Amino acid sequence: MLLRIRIATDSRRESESSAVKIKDCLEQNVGFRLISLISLALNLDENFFTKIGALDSPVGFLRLLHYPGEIPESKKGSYGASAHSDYVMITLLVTDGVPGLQICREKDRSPQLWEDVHHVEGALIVNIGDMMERWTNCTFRSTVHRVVAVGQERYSAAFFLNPNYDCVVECLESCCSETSPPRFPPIKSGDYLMEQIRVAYSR
Ligand SMILES: O=C(O)CCC(=O)C(=O)O
Ligand SMILES: [Fe+2]
Repeated sequence: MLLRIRIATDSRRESESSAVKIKDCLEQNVGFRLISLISLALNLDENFFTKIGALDSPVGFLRLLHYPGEIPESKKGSYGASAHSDYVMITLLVTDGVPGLQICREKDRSPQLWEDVHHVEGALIVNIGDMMERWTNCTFRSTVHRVVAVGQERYSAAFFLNPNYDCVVECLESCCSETSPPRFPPIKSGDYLMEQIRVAYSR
């Protein structure tokens, strides 16, 4: 199981440093190791997702982000990234330590409560994605997050890990019962991603 990435960086050191940190993580198979831990937490074999073939040809996307520090008066109060959850299995996120990232623990609650994600030097931020939420029938909820503008330039790098496009994401047996039936129909990972991207770009 090998994931190859080549990082095309721009000339900005901060951006490069976040990207290099993510690359180090990937070289140490951090994403797959986290998925093994999630499997164990679900009382599954630690290689469950490998054994079902979900990671035969995993699909990764790397997003390098730059949030400008200066915000025009007309855009004050606007977000660097509006509230969303990632479509994926899991996301690995490295930031340059500038604040702005917030999470909402209880996404179904109204009004939503937002908490700052404090920077921990050397630590990686891991988001559970929507596909993992579907697989686990909401045992693992996907993390709703946003980035608010804090008037400081900010760099981050996000690596999105997905199963093979032809992998069927369906409720795990251990995550449903008569009283808790599957909440989502089975769907191929590639179809799910394409649909989410289509919806996002048609807004
Ligand atoms: O920049 C960040 O800290 C978060 C980025 C993010 O949520 C995303 O790219 O999906
Ligand atoms: Fe995100």
